Amino acid sequence: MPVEEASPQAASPPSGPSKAATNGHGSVVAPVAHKTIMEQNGIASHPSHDAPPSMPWFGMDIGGTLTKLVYFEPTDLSEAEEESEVETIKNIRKYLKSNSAYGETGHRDAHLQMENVRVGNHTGTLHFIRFPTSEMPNFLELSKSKGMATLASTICATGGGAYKFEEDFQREVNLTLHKFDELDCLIRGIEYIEDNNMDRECYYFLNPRSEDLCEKVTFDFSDPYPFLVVNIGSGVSILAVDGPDNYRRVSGTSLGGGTFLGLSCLLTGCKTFEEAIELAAQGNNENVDKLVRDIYGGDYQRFGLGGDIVASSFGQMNSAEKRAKVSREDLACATLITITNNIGSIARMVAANEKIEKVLFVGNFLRVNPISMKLLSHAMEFWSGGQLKAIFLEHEGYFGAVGSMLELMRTGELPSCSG
Ligand SMILES: Nc1ncnc2c1ncn2[C@@H]1O[C@H](COP(=O)(O)OP(=O)(O)OP(=O)(O)O)[C@@H](O)[C@H]1O
Ligand SMILES: CC(C)(CO)[C@@H](O)C(=O)NCCC(=O)O
Repeated sequence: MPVEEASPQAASPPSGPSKAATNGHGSVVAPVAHKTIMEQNGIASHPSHDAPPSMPWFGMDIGGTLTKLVYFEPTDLSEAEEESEVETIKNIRKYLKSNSAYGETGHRDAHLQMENVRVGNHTGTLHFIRFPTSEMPNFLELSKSKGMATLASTICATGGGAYKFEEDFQREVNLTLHKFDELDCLIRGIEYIEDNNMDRECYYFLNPRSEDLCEKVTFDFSDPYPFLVVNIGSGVSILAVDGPDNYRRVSGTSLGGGTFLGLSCLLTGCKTFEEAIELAAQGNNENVDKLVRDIYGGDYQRFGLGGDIVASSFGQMNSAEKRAKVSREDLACATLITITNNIGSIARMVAANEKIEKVLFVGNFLRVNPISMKLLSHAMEFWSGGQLKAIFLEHEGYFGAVGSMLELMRTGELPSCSG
């Protein structure tokens, strides 16, 4: 987000004491018995009955690649309430609503906007905004220049960046972040959005391998537990959710969306995620990968490995001749398939281990990325003999930001946590 463009920010020091937070990042294989951040701080995990904090209400998820910002616009303010609002808040609202792009790198995902939702004691609209985390210095400078620090409000933040940028927020905009654990927020956000966007949020793919027959179908998630969440951000976290406020981080992998983007930039010279996905859509991984049929001349029948299954990702690239012929599109395609298949394979093993059949895939890696969604759908179903279902959510990468905004409501006067 460039400096000249305004962006929303809430500001005011916290009124509650800061308490220590654990980070909730388990090791790849060891299950982590997880308590919610509220429980860790000895705070009951039920909504506070105190008056909600003053507006504006934001939730921010500062990830390794993207920062996600959720803004709640109340639509039920009385005349008196509207009149009493300070000018800065009115300006923020107007600015956010009248733009869908904020400079060159900030975007509002208008198609995801949710109307008539209930947050705290208000009804209103949720707006979804994202920008690259690398733009954080500009974002902070902007907030400073707009005088956001003068607002008597609070900002809840999650994601690694809530810790990493904490001092910058304090120094640049005199703003104390109220930090919440990213996986707590993720789960809370999923549950809230699913409840509030019923019949529209969850879906799966029928016939994911067929161009003609493939269909996006609504998934009924009214009886959710237990389910697995595979959060594909820069890296990947896998959580087993057994019930409300009851989950464990059971696995993870560093081969995630950041890997796809990083390798694609290296191999193809592309500059953006969108470009990498476009290239991948035009490429053919068979020019890069070694398939079972490249090794067997056909199927490996004894163990049910069809000839068109990838035997070795990038397995053809040891040949100088093949390298000379390969296109950027092929390389992007093979990178996407390699990363996706690896995540699918880990998810499948975890699901089998945990005896869970519903697998929710979320995270911005899935943005504008039907190739991966369909591949995951097929892989989960095929390799589990129809036992596992890959489920996707419309709000993909925004759940952490929503969850952090909801923590604001739960905590009332914000007893928060610090790292
Ligand atoms: N416009 C974009 N710019 C950069 N990456 C994008 C974009 N759109 C989708 N992506 C993909 O989404 C990934 C980031 O996803 P997400 O925002 O869920 O994670 P994060 O919060 O940044 O990471 P982490 O949770 O690991 O800290 C990127 O690595 C990339 O694969
Ligand atoms: C470190 C986080 C949790 C940050 O969101 C994420 O990028 C992740 O889960 N990475 C994978 C780490 C692992 O190997 O388990």
